[in-house]
Amino acid sequence: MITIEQVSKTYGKKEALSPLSLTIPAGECVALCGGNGAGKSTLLKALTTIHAPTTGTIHLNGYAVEEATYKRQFTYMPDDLIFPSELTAEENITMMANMQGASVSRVEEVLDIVGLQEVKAQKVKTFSKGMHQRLAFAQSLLSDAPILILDEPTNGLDPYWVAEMQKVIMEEHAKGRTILFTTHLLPIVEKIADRLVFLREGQLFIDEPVAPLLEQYSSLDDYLFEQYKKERS
Ligand SMILES: Nc1ncnc2c1ncn2[C@@H]1O[C@H](COP(=O)(O)OP(=O)(O)OP(=O)(O)O)[C@@H](O)[C@H]1O
Repeated sequence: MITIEQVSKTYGKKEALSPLSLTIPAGECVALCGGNGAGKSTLLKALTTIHAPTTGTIHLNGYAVEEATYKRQFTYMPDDLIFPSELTAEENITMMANMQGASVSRVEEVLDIVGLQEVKAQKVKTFSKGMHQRLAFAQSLLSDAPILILDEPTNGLDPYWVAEMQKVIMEEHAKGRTILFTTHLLPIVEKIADRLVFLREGQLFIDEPVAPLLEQYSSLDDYLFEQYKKERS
């Protein structure tokens, strides 16, 4: 369970996130959407302790940020992960497995899941953007922490790997993990998310379960378009 209470973030004079409260029950898969600069990554950075929020509190499965157990509750795929480029894919993932206390056997499993087994001996500097992205996803699968936080996991992937990554996220969801991911692609939200949370200029604009919306609208695009229209009228 993720409990966010009145969390805000100000960078200098810029309020990237206005006070926001959100509760995500255990086992829910939530898509965090919004335009460029809406505050999605800022919220994920607060959740993952990369940036301290300016105000508010966050609990993961009841643990506060200050507690050592907080960090064991989640695994995270940032949107800007930089791997040591002179190391191979396998060396990178092994190093991260050691840091996270994951088993060595898991290294080969996650490389398999993201389709990098055959190129695991290649240095990361030879990787394409999509391969790099799959490696970042692989490291987030090393630990079986109950909460999976993914920042734009399908960014830069070709259609085959977008579909594969959706399958993996759905499998993790089926195992009962709580998932919070950001995306700009609403068809992905339609396919895999239980709930759509949409930020606009640092504020909560929409927070709705996906299935009832899809009974009412032919797509989430149509739904969002209508919300914007309503606001303007
Ligand atoms: N380290 C920082 N210092 C100053 N401003 C920042 C910093 N990080 C983000 N911002 C600003 O905060 C706002 C929210 O940024 P954030 O990265 O959270 O948006 P986002 O919704 O993830 O956008 P995108 O879809 O483009 O990734 C933006 O106006 C951005 O310029």
